[in-house]
Amino acid sequence: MAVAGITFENVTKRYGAVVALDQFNLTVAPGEFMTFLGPSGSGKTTALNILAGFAGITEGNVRIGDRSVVNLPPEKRNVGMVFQSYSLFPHLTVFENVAFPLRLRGERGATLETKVRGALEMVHLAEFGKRMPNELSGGQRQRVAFARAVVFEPPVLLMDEPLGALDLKLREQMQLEIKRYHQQLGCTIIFVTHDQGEALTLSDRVAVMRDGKIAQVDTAQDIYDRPSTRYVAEFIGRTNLFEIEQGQGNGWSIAALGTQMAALDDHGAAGRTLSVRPEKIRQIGQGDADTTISFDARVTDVVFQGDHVQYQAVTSGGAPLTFQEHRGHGARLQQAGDALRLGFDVADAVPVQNQ
Ligand SMILES: Nc1ncnc2c1ncn2[C@@H]1O[C@H](COP(=O)(O)OP(=O)(O)OP(=O)(O)O)[C@@H](O)[C@H]1O
Repeated sequence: MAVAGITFENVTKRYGAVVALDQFNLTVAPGEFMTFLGPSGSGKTTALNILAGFAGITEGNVRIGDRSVVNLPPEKRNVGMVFQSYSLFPHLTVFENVAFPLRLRGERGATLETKVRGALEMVHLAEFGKRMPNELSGGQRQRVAFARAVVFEPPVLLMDEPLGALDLKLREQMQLEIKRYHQQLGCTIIFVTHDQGEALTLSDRVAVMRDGKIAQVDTAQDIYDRPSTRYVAEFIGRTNLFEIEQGQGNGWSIAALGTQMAALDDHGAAGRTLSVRPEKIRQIGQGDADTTISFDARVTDVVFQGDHVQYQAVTSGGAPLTFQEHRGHGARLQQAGDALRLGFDVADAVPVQNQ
């Protein structure tokens, strides 16, 4: 199998007056696991449909490998697909469903049988070959769909919310299967999900989408730790956003915290906001000198979440904020009404553009 990369070049897709993709640009490296994450209507499915050949484009170009695919019918693109809407053939057995793409490609006999069995074993359905789709649970059907998508070892695999209908345990199991499959075969995967945890777990890179464009594309860790805009910071995980203003000299002030901070080393243009993740805010004790920014706050709500506790608080400047504490041995929970001195390291405050 020749692994192929994918390129979207200035792709615009209009449905009448609706612009589903707007000058969309993205390069996915051969063998990369790329996830599209974004709110409903941001264009994720449209981008996948265009790659699969189910939707045409209005402008631009799309390549798989070095070949433009804009005029290529779906069956000639050699991509595997697991779409929520792309269901099993109800009149074919599980075995024949999985065999289908191989038969299309002219395979038969012992080779076909071995490949189908291998794919069914991978999804733990080796014993289910003779069943009909309506004799399977939703999760089992989804696993058959996955086996069918990968049985011909496509160089590109497209998955649109493939695990959306599964319960948590099965979902996690399938995530591991998909990851293992990707490591074994090294195909290029584009994966669409609404589940941030899933995106951060599976992907090499995540493309955060907004209104038919990419707001940021980066490794999962950079998307979380270094969001470039307010939008991305708020979309991925929880965060606290503080407006910053140029203070006296080189300093900056954060009105919400009633505090000044020294120069923001590499960043710091006016009109920016700071993003501070809840787990980066902690209680400050006497002589906790390494923390540059500290402020007074009062706890308003306590949300117990097992291994950690999430607190809502309000600063003396009146700004709401969220912080999180891991529960150490015997650590006492804060109570609503407690007055605390909180703070964070400047290095954990990420300047984001105000958009
Ligand atoms: N066949 C169509 N005809 C008209 N408009 C469409 C069509 N398909 C998608 N759209 C519109 O294009 C935009 C992008 O839709 P798309 O399905 O790509 O979003 P999405 O990010 O996949 O959303 P979701 O997370 O809800 O699946 C939306 O405004 C949608 O209403």
